[in-house]
Amino acid sequence: MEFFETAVSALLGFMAATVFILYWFSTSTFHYWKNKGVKSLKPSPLFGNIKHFVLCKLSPSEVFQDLYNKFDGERYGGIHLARKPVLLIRDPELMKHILLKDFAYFPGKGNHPDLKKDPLSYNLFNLEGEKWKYIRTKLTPAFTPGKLKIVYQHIDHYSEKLIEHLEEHAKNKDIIDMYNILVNFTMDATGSCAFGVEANAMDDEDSAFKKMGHRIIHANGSTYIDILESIFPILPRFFRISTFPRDVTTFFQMVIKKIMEYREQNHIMKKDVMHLLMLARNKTADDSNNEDTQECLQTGNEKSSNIRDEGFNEAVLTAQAAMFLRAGSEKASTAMSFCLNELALQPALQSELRAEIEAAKEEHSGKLTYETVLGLKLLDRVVSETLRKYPLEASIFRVCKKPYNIPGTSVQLDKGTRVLIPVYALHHDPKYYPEPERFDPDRFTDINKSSRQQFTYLPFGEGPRVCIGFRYGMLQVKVGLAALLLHYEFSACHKTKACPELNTRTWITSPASGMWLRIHERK
Ligand code: HEM
Repeated sequence: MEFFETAVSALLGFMAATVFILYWFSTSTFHYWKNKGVKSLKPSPLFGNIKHFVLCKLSPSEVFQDLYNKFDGERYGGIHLARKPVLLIRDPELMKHILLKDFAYFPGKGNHPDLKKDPLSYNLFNLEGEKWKYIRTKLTPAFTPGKLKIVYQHIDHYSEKLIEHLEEHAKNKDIIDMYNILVNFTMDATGSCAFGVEANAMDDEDSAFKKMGHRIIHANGSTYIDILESIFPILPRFFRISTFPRDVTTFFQMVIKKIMEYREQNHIMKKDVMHLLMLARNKTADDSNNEDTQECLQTGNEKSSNIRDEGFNEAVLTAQAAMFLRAGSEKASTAMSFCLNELALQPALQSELRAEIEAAKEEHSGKLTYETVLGLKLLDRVVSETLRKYPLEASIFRVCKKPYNIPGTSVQLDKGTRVLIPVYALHHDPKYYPEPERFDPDRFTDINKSSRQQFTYLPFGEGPRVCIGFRYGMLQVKVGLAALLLHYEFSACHKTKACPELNTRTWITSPASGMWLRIHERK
C-alpha cells in the first residue's frame, strides 16, 4: 500500500513538473515585445495569438485580419505564433523596406527545405540565399512574354476542352462545384505547358496524374510544419510531417524521371518549363563555366561552393517541377472560382464583361488571341479586384537575417525575428479600399490605381521575391474566364455564398467547401 502511494505521488509530481515545464516553455518568450518597447497583444499559452487558426476555427487570413485591426493606428505590432514572436506590419512604407529596399536584411521566409528528408520542399518558394538566387535565375526565362505566347496555345486548347466538358451541365442548368472543375482545367493546362504531359484531369476520373495532382494541391504539410514548429521546433520531425505525403513524393519523382528519360532518348526539345529545368541540370552537371553558374559562384564563399557540390541535380529539378504543378494548378483555379462567384452575384457586371470579350473577339475575326485577351480592360480590372478581395497568398513572411533598425524608430529587430505582411488584412483595410467587402472593379481604373498609396496592393508580393509565375497565372485566369463567359452564364444558387467560407487548414486563401454555382447556356 505504501509503495502504491509513493508511486502515485511520484507520478503526480512528475505530471505536475511536466505541466509546469510545458507552461514555462510555451510562455517563456511572451515578454519579448514588451522588452523591446513594441506594443503587443496578450498571447495565450501554447497558442500565442493564433488560437483560432491552430484549432482550425478560422483561416489564417481572418486571424491576421483580426490582429491587424487590433493595432489600428500603429505602424506595426508584436504578436506570437504559438511561442514564436512575430512582428505584424501595418505600414505600407515599412512593407516596402522589408520586401524591396532592405531585402538584404530579409532575404528569406524562415522555411527549412530539406532535400533528403522532405525532397519536394526544396523549391524556389522555400529556398533562400545563393541557392534561391541561382534557381531563380535558371527559371526566370520560362516566363518571358515570348514563352507565354507559346503557353497561350496550350491554355487556349484546354479552355476549349473545358467548354466541351461543361456542355451537358449547362444544358441541364446544373449546380456544379466550379472550384473542383477549374482545378482539373488548370492541372491539364499546367501539365501540358510545363511538362508536355497529358494529365487528362478533366476527362478521366481515374487519371493517376490527376489523383496525385489533387493531393499535391491539397497537401497541408507546410501549414502543420509551421504551426508545430512555432510550438516546439522539433515537433514536425518528431511527427515525421513532410510538405507532401511520401507516396505523392515518390509518384512525382517517378513521373519526372520518366519524362526526362523519354525526352533524352527521343531527343525531344520542347520549349517548356521541363526543358529549362533539364537544361539547368545538364549545364550544372557538365558545364561549370556557363555564365549563370559562374555568376552564382563568383562570390566564392562557402555557400556558393555548396551549390556546385549539390548541383541542380534530379532531386532539385523534381522539387521545382512539383512546385510548378502546385502553383500553376492551385492559384489560377482558386482565383477563377472566387471571380465567378462574384460575377454570379452581380449579373449586370457579368453581362458587361461578356460584352467586352465578345466585342474584342468580333474585332479580331472571331478569334481571341494572346494580345486581345491581355488587352481586355474590364477583364483586367475584374481579375485585379478578385485578387484584392481574395489575395491567395494572404500572409507573406520574412525572417530578419541580421539585426535591423526599424526605420524612424529606435527598435532593433534581432537576427532570426519573423515579420509578417498580412496581405488579406491590408487589402481589406477601409483606409485604402473603402467598403472593402464590396466587389468593385472600378478600384482598378488607371486613375484610381495611380492615386492609391504604393505597397497597398500585394497579390503577387513585391521586390526580388515577387511571384515568378504571375504572368502565367494571370494568363490562365484570363483565358479561362474569357472562354467560360463567352459560352455560358453563371448564377447564384441556394449553395452560393456572398461571403464564401475560407479554408482553415491552409495558408492559401481558398474556399472551404467548393464554389457552387448554377451554369446555363447563353440566352
Ligand atoms: C493568380 C496566381 C498567383 C498568385 C496570386 C501568386 C501569388 C504569389 C505571391 C504573393 C508570392 C510571393 C510570396 C512571398 O513573397 O513570400 C508568390 C511567389 C511565388 N510564386 Fe506565385 N502566384 C500565382 C501564380 C503562380 C504560378 C502560376 C506559379 C508557377 C507556375 C507561381 C510560382 C511562384 C513561385 C516559385 C514563388 C516564389 C518566388 C520566389 O520566392 O522567388 N505562382 N506567388
